[in-house]
Amino acid sequence: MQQQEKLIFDGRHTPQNISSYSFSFGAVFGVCLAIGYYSETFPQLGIFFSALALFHELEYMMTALFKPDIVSLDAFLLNNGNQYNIAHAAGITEFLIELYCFPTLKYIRFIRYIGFIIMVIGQLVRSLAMWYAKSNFSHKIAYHKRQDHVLVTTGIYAFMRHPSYFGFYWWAVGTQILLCNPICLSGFLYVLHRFFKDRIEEEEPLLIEFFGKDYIEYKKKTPTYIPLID
Ligand SMILES: C[S@@+](CC[C@H](N)C(=O)[O-])C[C@H]1O[C@@H](n2cnc3c(N)ncnc32)[C@H](O)[C@@H]1O
Repeated sequence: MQQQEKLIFDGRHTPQNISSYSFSFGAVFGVCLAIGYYSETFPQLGIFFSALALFHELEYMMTALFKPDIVSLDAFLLNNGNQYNIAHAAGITEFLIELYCFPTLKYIRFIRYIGFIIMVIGQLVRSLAMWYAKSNFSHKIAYHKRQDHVLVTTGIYAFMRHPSYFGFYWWAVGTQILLCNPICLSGFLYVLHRFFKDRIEEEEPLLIEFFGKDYIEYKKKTPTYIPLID
């Protein structure tokens, strides 16, 4: 009985649960996309919400695919902390205020397209990273080497270090360009840079501890392509 309760509270997921959670997120994605498609004047908000739903959906799906034994609701990455929620709330607020005060700012088609393309590239790279890293990927930094943890240097990891951070960074920057939000774009650039710089500085010494010379050699050959992080 205790064991069963533990499993429930751990949030371990059955295939049925996985498909129903994914279906619900898929439905949110579809509805947002439809709103974006049919709202001719300002489709950005619909596209933004579908991108948000798709992003979190894929985080969960990839974890369910490669780590079915530990997948839980946390894998949706919805519990990213206050900074993340405040950042997106600020983005939506800025969009709505400027839509009311300076609607022409939101009409700049060229900027919207650039934002959309950056966002799609970010999402693609993030998902490719999770795909190639498979069970070596974890949402939280690993402080101890698991026996089955191997250094991934193939696929998207052959071209860049930390592709999942690259993807997250550019996806988030892309959302603010898509929404034509100059204030939040500056804020996102600053906060994302600090966040990923600190994260990489914490992660890399551990990777050197786990994989020694192999990681040092790998690091020499692969840039991050995140601005101001070599
Ligand atoms: C959130 S994942 C991020 C992975 C990587 N930093 C990226 O952006 O694609 C964090 C975990 O991935 C592991 N990791 C990072 N790079 C790795 C690599 N090239 N091969 C294997 N594991 C890696 C770290 O040990 C850490 O626990």
